Formats: sequence, C-alpha cells, structure tokens
Amino acid sequence: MNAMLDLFETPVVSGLSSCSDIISPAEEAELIERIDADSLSPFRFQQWTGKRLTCSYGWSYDFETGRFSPTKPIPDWLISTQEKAARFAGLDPTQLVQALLIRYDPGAGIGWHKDRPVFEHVVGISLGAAATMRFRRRAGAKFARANVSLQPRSIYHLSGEVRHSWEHSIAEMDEARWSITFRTLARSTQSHQ
Ligand SMILES: O=C(O)CCC(=O)C(=O)O
Ligand SMILES: [Fe+2]
Repeated sequence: MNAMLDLFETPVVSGLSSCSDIISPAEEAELIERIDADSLSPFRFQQWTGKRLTCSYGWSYDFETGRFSPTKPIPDWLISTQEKAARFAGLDPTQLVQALLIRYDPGAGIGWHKDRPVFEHVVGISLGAAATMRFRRRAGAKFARANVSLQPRSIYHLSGEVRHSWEHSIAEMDEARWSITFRTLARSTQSHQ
C-alpha cells in the first residue's frame, strides 16, 4: 500500500505520492557505489557548511551566489533510474533535466525548505537507511504537519500543493542515507533559457 494514502486512499497532502521497491536491492547497491565514487562536495550556504554531500547534473543551483546554470550532463549510469522516475511521475524522461545526488552521513539531515522555484516537479529515490520526510505548512499561529516514511528503494513525487505550499525536511539520521532527486524546470525558467 502506498504509505501516503490514508484508509480512504486520499493523499495526506495533495500533490504527494510515493511507491515502494522502485529499484531492486542489487540496483540500490550499485547506485550507492556510483554515488560514493562520484565527486561529492559539502553543501554550502553562506558561513554554513552542511554535513550532507552533494553533486548536481544537468543544472546546478549555487545557494551561495544564487546562480543557476547548466552543468555536466546526467551520466549514463543514471539513465535507467531517470526513466523509472519519469514513468512513476507521469513525465517524459527528457523533462527530468536535473539530477541531484546526496549522501547523508550519520548526523546529517536537511532543514526546513521549499525547493528553488526555478524547478517544478521533484522526484526522489531513497537508498540506504530509512528516513522520515516531514512536511509543514503554516495554519494560523500553528503549523499543519504531515510525515512520510522514505523506505530504501522507494520513490516519491512532489508537485502542486505539497511542492509549492508546504515545506519539507529530513531529521538527522544515525545511519547513512543516499538520495537521487530528479527535477523538471519551471515553465518560467524554461522561457528564460
Ligand atoms: O534526500 C531527499 O530525499 C530530499 C532532498 C531535498 O529535499 C532537496 O534536496 O531539496
Ligand atoms: Fe527539497
């Protein structure tokens, strides 16, 4: 059963969907090996260096300068995963123009944020330790909240309301987790390229 559907099969948050076992354990092991062999660098923002390590393909967004620019093409070893991500999200693989690799070593997580507006659809695949993706949206003086379990080898898709009106974060984990996130460009970004 889809972890994000309640008993009545309505998404907990509109625009959020997920599916388990999108890749096999053997594919997971190979992808982890590939990510670890890649040139990952610590995420940086102003004075702050994150504990997570990242590498962008297709397009990169530099959080320090705000610069958004084309970068090295998505490598061949990511193509079958890109195709699966596109099929799951009902998109064409060519639309998933950005791939972001992340390794979260023990103690690493990602704080509350919305993905940059230069992107539209966000499709993520989880590898390694299970994690909880938390969602929140301001509701008066409080936050409405939702949680989604990200099991290894599962995929999620953020679009519409959950993408634009909710923030998400992942709490620090005790074990290593890897993720591959594919994104489409927002329509406004496409017309400016
Ligand atoms: O690791 C993940 O699955 C989520 C990463 C994320 O939210 C981001 O890079 O914007
Ligand atoms: Fe995000």
